[in-house]
Amino acid sequence: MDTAKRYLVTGAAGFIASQVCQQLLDQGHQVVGIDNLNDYYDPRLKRHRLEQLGGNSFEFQELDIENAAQLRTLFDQSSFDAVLNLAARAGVRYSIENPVVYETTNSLGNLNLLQEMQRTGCSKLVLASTSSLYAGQPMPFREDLPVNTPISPYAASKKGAEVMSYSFHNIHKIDVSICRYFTVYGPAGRPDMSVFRFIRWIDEGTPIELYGDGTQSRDFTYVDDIARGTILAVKPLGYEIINLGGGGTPVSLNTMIEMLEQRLNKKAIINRQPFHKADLMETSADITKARDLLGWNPEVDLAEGLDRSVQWYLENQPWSESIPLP
Ligand SMILES: Cc1cn([C@H]2C[C@H](O)[C@@H](COP(=O)(O)OP(=O)(O)O[C@H]3O[C@H](C)C(=O)[C@H](O)[C@H]3O)O2)c(=O)[nH]c1=O
Repeated sequence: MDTAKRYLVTGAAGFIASQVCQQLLDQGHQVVGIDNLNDYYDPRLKRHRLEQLGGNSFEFQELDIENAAQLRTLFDQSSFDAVLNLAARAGVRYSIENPVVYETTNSLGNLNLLQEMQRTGCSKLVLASTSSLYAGQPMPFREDLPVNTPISPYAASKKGAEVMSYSFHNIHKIDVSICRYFTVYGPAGRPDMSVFRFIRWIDEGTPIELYGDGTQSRDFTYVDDIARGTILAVKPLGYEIINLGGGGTPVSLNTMIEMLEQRLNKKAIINRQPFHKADLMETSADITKARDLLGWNPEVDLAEGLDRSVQWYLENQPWSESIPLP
């Protein structure tokens, strides 16, 4: 084990960040986790994730990265070896209905953290970003593609956070790793995302709301792999943008639905909806840079990852079927 460090993980009750906390704790580190526990989706799911993170090395505080005064107090109380900023408004389609909270959480919240890091001399930031930025670019997506035309307020707000982080790197020498995630899924996943919802709908016999004809595809990435890559990105790198994605052949929604049907031993009913204009038709990650800089490769393929996701859903019934779908 490396020497034990003290890390700040934001959005700690979230799907990815809670797994990042778990892996840091497993490695023997101290973790301060913060989250505003907002009700975009059922806070019981957030508390369920937090309950898995016991032990003396984990401290949770209900704090909002949008609140600069709260952050100031936190940074005055503790010093951190690195900040992993995974607190986010992350729903692609909801960002059209409420773009302001995307800007205030994703861009301004990240700026608040950068300012506290600069003030207190914390020099390492890992920022969670998104493959949604690659809309319209040729596949497989490489980090050096121009991503100046984000098609959703969500993607635009993450681009804002990326470039402000660059400014702080340039002026204040903060070392920044930007991880661009590709559609992440797994146990206790986000109930606004396709995998969680499709498991639920197939199991219940409720029609799946399918945007488009299901031929759109994703480079689905399992949550444990994403968390491992995020932690590897804590190393000093200067300023680097790194894709964390499946890196294999993207899988269509139709295929993903068939795989879930097999696991649940039930047939899906499809309720077709128009393709959403903030959606990408395909995503595929070039992960050469993650391999070269981090020694990272995804380890859990979609078959195994969906097994585990379905198993979590079934093991947590009847509670898991009572979680409202936003
Ligand atoms: C929730 C839902 C989705 N879909 C379709 C829409 C997309 O074409 C596809 C995947 O949607 P999902 O929300 O699972 O994932 P992405 O749109 O790729 O976005 C996700 O991955 C990126 C990288 C992030 O950064 C976002 O935070 C994250 O939400 O399924 C449906 O057809 N029905 C549904 O109910």
